[in-house]
Amino acid sequence: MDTYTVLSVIGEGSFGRALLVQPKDGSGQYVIKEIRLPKTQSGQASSKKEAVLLSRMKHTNIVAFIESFEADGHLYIVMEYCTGGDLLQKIKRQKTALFSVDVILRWFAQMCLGAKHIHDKRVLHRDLKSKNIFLTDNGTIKLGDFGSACVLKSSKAFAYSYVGTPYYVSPEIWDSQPYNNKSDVWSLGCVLYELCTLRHPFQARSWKSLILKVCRGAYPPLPKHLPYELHYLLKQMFRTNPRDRPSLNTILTSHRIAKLLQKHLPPQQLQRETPSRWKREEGEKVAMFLGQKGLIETSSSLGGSMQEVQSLNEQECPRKKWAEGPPNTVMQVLGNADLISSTSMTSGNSFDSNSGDTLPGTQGASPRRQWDRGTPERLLSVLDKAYQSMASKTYTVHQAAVEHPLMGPLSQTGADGTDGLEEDTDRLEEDTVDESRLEPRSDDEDTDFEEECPCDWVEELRENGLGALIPALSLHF
Ligand SMILES: Nc1ncnc2c1ncn2[C@@H]1O[C@H](COP(=O)(O)OP(=O)(O)OP(=O)(O)O)[C@@H](O)[C@H]1O
Repeated sequence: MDTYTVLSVIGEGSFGRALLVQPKDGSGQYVIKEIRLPKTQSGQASSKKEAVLLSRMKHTNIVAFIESFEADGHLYIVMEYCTGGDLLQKIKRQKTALFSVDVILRWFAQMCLGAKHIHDKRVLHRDLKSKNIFLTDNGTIKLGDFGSACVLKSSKAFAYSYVGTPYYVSPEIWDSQPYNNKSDVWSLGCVLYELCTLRHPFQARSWKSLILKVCRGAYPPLPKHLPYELHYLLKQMFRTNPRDRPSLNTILTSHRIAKLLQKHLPPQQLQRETPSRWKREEGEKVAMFLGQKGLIETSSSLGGSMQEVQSLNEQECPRKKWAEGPPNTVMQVLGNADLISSTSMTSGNSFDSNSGDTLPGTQGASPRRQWDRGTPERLLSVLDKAYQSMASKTYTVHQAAVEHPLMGPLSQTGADGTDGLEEDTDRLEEDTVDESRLEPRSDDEDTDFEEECPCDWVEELRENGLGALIPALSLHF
């Protein structure tokens, strides 16, 4: 830190602080993320992951990594300073004045390029949201905050251990299905919707209602003046089955929106990028930092083709198949509104998932029911406990949490009917532009990838207790 002068503290996250700095021997300004290093080795590796992954990303639309170092029990990540601030600030500053179509397309095209670069590197960002997308002075979009990102062993790996920002979390995550590249696509869809409407696509006053809306993919329609291609794209990005969502590559190259997006890209960014693969040195570097030798064994040291790697992984861990239609677990379980409202959500009483009993204090509890599968009930129970913690800590949820735990920075105020799924779907029906034209087409050439590592993140949160849950949630809100 001796080589930098701290100019100001620009923000504080759950990890530590973000500082605006200037090198003592030079000019320019940078942001330093100061992260308290946990005591355990695994905790340290996990903190360092952000620096390692950011350092691997070299793209115009990703915040540039400068260097990282450790001092006094902290990890310091020095990165490019995005003078234009984040997109959430921009959106909020608009108040009610919508962005022009040109601006929306220009920013969104760059987001897709940045995110595609991440996916090409076999990395999932896992926390794409307007607060983590920055702008430079000259209007260039930069994706940042790799604190939740994860690196994949192969193109067919699964990611289970994810807790994202509720507004941006895809149906499969609520359904405890693996995180995959299409989950990032969903989150980018949420950002695109925010650019188009200055609102979150899915907002609600209760977890139950939010999750239901997400799992049904039910969002209020876009303003009619927006081009048909944007309506169509969003509809596809919000397909509840991730396989039906287009990949970023498809969006940029062969989707109906592709031409419009390309028109809005700077000429030098129009060149088609060749997908990058793991290089052995890169794999070794990441593995060294993370202490995970296996990472390079399946990725580069085999020296085999991607097909070989894939088939290897399929033998070790058969690839999960998505069911047709919307995520069934959450739909089944949340369909039972009484149970949820009388246990975890509305009454403030909690439900003991081990015994299946409603805990003392329950008023007018409905008869005990069995869950088909445990996870959503456990999730709701965990989230229920998280309410109070969020009220004092979490950025988006916190401030309004006392009255409306799920009011975010872009939530409408007053009686907005955010809890009424029916209202939204009605609006959707009456207002949507030519529904039949928005039906998905087949994207045979499209790609999916997920991460293996079958750990149960709800269980992880539960086992770690509320102490671990609070930072985990705070980190991402
Ligand atoms: N490279 C950057 N350029 C400009 N501003 C940045 C940059 N990185 C972060 N910021 C700003 O610094 C503040 C802290 O950001 P950071 O992502 O580190 O934490 P956070 O998102 O607020 O918290 P958390 O990571 O816990 O969700 C935010 O206001 C963010 O907009």
